[in-house]
Amino acid sequence: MDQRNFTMLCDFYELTMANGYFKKGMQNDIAYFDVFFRQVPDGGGFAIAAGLEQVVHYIRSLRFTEEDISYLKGKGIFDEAFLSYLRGFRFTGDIWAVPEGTPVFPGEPILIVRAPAIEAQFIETYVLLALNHQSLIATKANRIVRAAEGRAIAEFGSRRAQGAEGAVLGARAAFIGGCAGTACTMTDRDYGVPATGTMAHSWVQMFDSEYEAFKAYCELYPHSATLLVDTYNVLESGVPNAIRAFQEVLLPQGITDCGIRLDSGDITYLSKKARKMLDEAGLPNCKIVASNSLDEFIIRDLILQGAKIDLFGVGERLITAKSDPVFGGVYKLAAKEGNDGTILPKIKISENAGKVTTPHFKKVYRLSEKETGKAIADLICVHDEVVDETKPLEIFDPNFTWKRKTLSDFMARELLKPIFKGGELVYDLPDIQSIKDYCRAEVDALWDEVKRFENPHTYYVDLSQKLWDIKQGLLSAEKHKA
Ligand SMILES: Nc1ncnc2c1ncn2[C@@H]1O[C@H](COP(=O)(O)OP(=O)(O)OP(=O)(O)O)[C@@H](O)[C@H]1O
Ligand SMILES: O=P(O)(O)OC[C@H]1O[C@H](OP(=O)(O)OP(=O)(O)O)[C@H](O)[C@@H]1O
Ligand SMILES: O=C(O)c1cccnc1
Repeated sequence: MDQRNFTMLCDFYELTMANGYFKKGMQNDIAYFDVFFRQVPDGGGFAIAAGLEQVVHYIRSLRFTEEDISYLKGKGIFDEAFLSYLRGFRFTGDIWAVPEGTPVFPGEPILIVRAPAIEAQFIETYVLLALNHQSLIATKANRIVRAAEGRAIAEFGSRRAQGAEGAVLGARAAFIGGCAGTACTMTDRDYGVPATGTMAHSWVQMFDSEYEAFKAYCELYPHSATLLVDTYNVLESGVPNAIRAFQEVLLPQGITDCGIRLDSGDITYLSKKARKMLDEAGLPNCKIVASNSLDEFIIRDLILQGAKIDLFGVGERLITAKSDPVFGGVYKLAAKEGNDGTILPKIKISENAGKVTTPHFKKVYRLSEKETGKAIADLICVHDEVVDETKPLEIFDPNFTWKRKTLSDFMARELLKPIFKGGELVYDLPDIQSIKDYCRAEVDALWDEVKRFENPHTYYVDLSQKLWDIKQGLLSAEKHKA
């Protein structure tokens, strides 16, 4: 388990507010915060939630060291009693979250915190950064994987990632989103994502000839030799030398599984020619790998062109989510508890209708068709509401309330799982392969219309009547106050 302490990775305002709540005697007031996002990157129809495991590690290792406290003291603005309080600071609250790998939609809570005000507010930055980063990469990876229509994607991006965490955890997220493996060795060692790879041009250049480089590699790694064939000339020398090395070293040992990698030029043209040469040389099992600034659009295009590629290596555009590199998850107060324990819903009004929050302590149901298992809509309810699958359920569009639909023969599943209860971890973190398998099954349960890249169908995220009424009530109360 990752034991690193990221307590000081907070925004300074979390400390000034904490000090303020402490001085005002509000530190034990119970607050509810929601994490949700407003837009799917790349105009996609859904996102993939990831990063919860890192949130769990963060929460469990939250503590201020003496060095942290003397640093804060040096700022000259924090109360002595507050600094002493920080010495014993731990997370004592509750957290619910959607499991990693869940397809999620704008506007719905993907993580909920209920905790004393200082604790609940303090964790904002790290919780958001962990979920935003990995959800961004898992979502991008899932697009690339879907574009490849069953062909494997290897994540190759560490060298162009934004920092070490960007590389290591980005590769973890890419696996959740559907990549088959990663070039990042640390992600294999620490998170169990299988490390895989081919070779660099420098290996070929280090030998007196391309053939010698290939032969040496086949001798060293007869069961996993993928030779990079574009250092000099793909069709004139790279592929012929690879064929010779395979025939001389591998075939006599009865090994037919091998590969070549194309890393430049017209991938369609070169892969078709190379495929023909390999087949004619008795190497039908030789896989062709392609790399070079690939993304979901180029991969889709290559497949449409009939490129003969078995596996794509994808680096910079995946690990940086280059086409739309922000996952805008936010952390908003949704309620607080009165002294008698009653939950007081809170709303944030904005000129921008999209920025008005949905108040209260909530739960989210995913509603699916009984017959097909396909997801129909998500329903956000007040925490004490229970959806009864045995009775017809009317759902409606929260913006255009006359658009209504009655569901029968549906299944309702709660998306948010308890993660922490009274500061204790109550969730068994799944292994990475289970998360990936779950993600795949959940994406399969979405209609193709939601999954297309261009103008995807907007999946319904509805409010229960009770929650809608509470939201409208608060909206009009705020209007009257103003
Ligand atoms: N048939 C194809 N259809 C669409 N895009 C392709 C095709 N073949 C290659 N590409 C993409 O075109 C882009 C440019 O590739 P190309 O190898 O011509 O240039 P390059 O990246 O400058 O080459 P090098 O890596 O040798 O410097 C890459 O993103 C590559 O993946
Ligand atoms: O293009 P990406 O999707 O990031 O895939 C990874 C790239 O990393 C390597 O390139 P290298 O660092 O050797 O530089 P190169 O671009 O000159 O090949 C590899 O040969 C790929 O081209
Ligand atoms: O293994 C490879 O082929 C590889 C790894 C990282 C980046 N580019 C290629």
